Amino acid sequence: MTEAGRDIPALVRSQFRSALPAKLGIALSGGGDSMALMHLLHDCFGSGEVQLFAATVDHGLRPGSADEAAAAGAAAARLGIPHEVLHWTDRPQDGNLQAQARAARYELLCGWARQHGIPVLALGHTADDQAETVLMRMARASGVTGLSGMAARRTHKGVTLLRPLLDVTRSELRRYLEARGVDWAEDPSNEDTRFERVRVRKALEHLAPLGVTPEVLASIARNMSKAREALDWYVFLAARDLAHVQAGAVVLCQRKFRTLPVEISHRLLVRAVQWVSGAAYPPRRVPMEKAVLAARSGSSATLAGCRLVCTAKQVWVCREYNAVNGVTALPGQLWDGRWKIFGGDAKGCEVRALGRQGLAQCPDWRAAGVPGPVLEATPAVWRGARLAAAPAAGMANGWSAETAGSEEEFFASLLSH
Ligand SMILES: Nc1ncnc2c1ncn2[C@@H]1O[C@H](COP(=O)(O)OP(=O)(O)OP(=O)(O)O)[C@@H](O)[C@H]1O
Repeated sequence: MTEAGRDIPALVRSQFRSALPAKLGIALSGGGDSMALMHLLHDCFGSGEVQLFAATVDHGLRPGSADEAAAAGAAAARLGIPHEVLHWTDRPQDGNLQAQARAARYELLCGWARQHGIPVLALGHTADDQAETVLMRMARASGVTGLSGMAARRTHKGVTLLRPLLDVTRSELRRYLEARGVDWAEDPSNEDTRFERVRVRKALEHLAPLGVTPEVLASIARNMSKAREALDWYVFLAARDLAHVQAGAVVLCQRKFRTLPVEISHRLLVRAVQWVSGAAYPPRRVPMEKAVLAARSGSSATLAGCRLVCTAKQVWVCREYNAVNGVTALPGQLWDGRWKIFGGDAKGCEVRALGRQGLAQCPDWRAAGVPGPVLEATPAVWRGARLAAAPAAGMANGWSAETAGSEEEFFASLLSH
């Protein structure tokens, strides 16, 4: 990229909306990007307008990682920024270590931010990272959402993750650090071609002469991000028109659903499935496409821990009984991550899915107007093997069942991804 001489601190400052957070966290790996991020934020807010805090995750995967984390801490101390090292202690024995380390890093950093009342956490992803992400997603034939790259701002478990450097290139940041005489550590894995991202970075050098530059790829991400915002808006309008939430399920009017543009119906169904299952990531594209076809044609399907139950006029997106069979909680606790069942005599009781056998013991279940398979995956109160209550299926016996998220929250979630 060629934006030599830009005022980088001003560019970073412009990423913050007028309401500045009182406290701002910095995810400081010790590498050049996040080191530059820390200095830039110090330039912008060091006068005390915003209190800065930094944290480094020591994954303990490399000899010397503790020293690197300590060096990052020393760099923060030189700017007067409080710093903490977070340790990854529950390392698994197998699986994709990189992916697990990444997930653990976000958990640790967000946990640290919440613990210190820090609402916003800044990450050092650059325009080059964005370009690499777009290229990797092109290789996976991603749609509009994937090609819109990393979001400049998103919420993760109550913390806003902010990427103020997404429009700034790595070389601009290196120049900025060099001009200030600041040192940084090079991560040796940046040269390790076993990693897809490193191979993509090298491939980009060959694509640049063809005009497929990081700048172009980052601008594709920006364009796609606008398209995605527009699509989300129409999904929201469609949902308002044809969906409601009942018995913990998202209920769609089948006649209206099948006349939606395929992309809108696809997106709406993805969000409904995520809402019902609580999954952080959307289901895979191919099973999802099959499910959309099923819902549009009025046939039933299962996917990603959910079931699509089609009635004469509606498509119910509900939990799949097999996904919650075996999930238990005490009354008053969260069941399946979203249901709360309370109100009755809790002594000796346990919350489990109603199931087919439980449903057979609820004489009035049809009065609720909810299909049987939907009710089977709702919570019920059991005293041993005996059914004590099934509020969603018309057998309340003094108990109530509520989902943590309301219908309004479902609609709001359609705009907040
Ligand atoms: N060990 C760490 N401790 C604290 N922050 C880190 C650490 N590693 C990475 N980060 C933060 O994440 C940013 C991006 O780094 P990197 O690309 O290595 O992480 P990533 O999370 O794997 O990225 P992606 O989200 O693209 O997979 C860094 O600039 C830094 O802000």
